[in-house]
Amino acid sequence: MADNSRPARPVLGQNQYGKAENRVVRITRDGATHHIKDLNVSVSLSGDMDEVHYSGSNANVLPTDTTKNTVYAFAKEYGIESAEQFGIHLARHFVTSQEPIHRARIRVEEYAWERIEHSGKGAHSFVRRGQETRLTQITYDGSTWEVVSGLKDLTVMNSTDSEFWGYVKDKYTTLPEAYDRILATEVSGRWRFNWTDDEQQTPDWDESYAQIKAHLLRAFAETYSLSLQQTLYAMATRIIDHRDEIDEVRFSLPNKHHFLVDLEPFGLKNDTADGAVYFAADRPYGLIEATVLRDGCEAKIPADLTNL
Ligand SMILES: O=c1[nH]c(=O)c2[nH]c(=O)[nH]c2[nH]1
Repeated sequence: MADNSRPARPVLGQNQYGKAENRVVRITRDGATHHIKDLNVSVSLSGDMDEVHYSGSNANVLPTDTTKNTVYAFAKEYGIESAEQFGIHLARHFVTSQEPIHRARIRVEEYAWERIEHSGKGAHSFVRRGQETRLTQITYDGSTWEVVSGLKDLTVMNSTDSEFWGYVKDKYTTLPEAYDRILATEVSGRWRFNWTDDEQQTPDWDESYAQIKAHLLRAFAETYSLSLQQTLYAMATRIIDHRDEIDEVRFSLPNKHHFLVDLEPFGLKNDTADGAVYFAADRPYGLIEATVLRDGCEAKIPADLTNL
């Protein structure tokens, strides 16, 4: 007869551990000309980690402190060629050097710096670029790689060539149809590479990033927009059409609403055609999100980009 006097031990589910947000700045000197790489690297490992949870045995646990040290040591020993290359190197190291570790996920944020032009000696002065943050996430389980890169906080605006009309109207609808409006958003995007650890086929990660950013910006600027949804699809499609290394793109686009201010009380006509004054609302905002896939490919980027 089963002994029901004590409940069965709860079972450990998905678990991972590592050191999050290792801020690493690597300077490379080329004579008086210095180069800078500024990253925020998060390491997350999983594998045979039941015992540390069940009994507290640390026999399989590579300390998170060691993972932090590895990030800094690799930055010095091997340098940082690109966020992706650095993440791949770290992921491979953790999975291949530690038997109990079966999977590594490395997330990298990269902050861009540009040179301060000046007439003095040396090239070692930088100003942080205020635009977007570059992102990558590398996952490796000993056989399969997944590289998803992207960006966040890239704010863009079209001051015309945007309309929104013909939508569903019910008793709660008050939005006036717009035939000439501002379209502004803060782009958060991710793109998944079809790279499979083939040395011959390894993309130039920095060039790929620069090209993808240029394509999405151009598509934003060149699309005459009837909705932010249509613009999103155009941006993602342009990446897939031009970049063979990408199979999947996901965007999360807040619609940064700009409302015409009512200036009638002051006897002023506030008309778009004439150059208008807007109230830039910060919230609430429409949130338009979608994945676009190369034909025949599977969606793997999570729906909620904050989970990536
Ligand atoms: O581009 C837009 N898409 C919408 O779905 C929407 N809804 C809304 O109120 N304004 C807009 N704009």
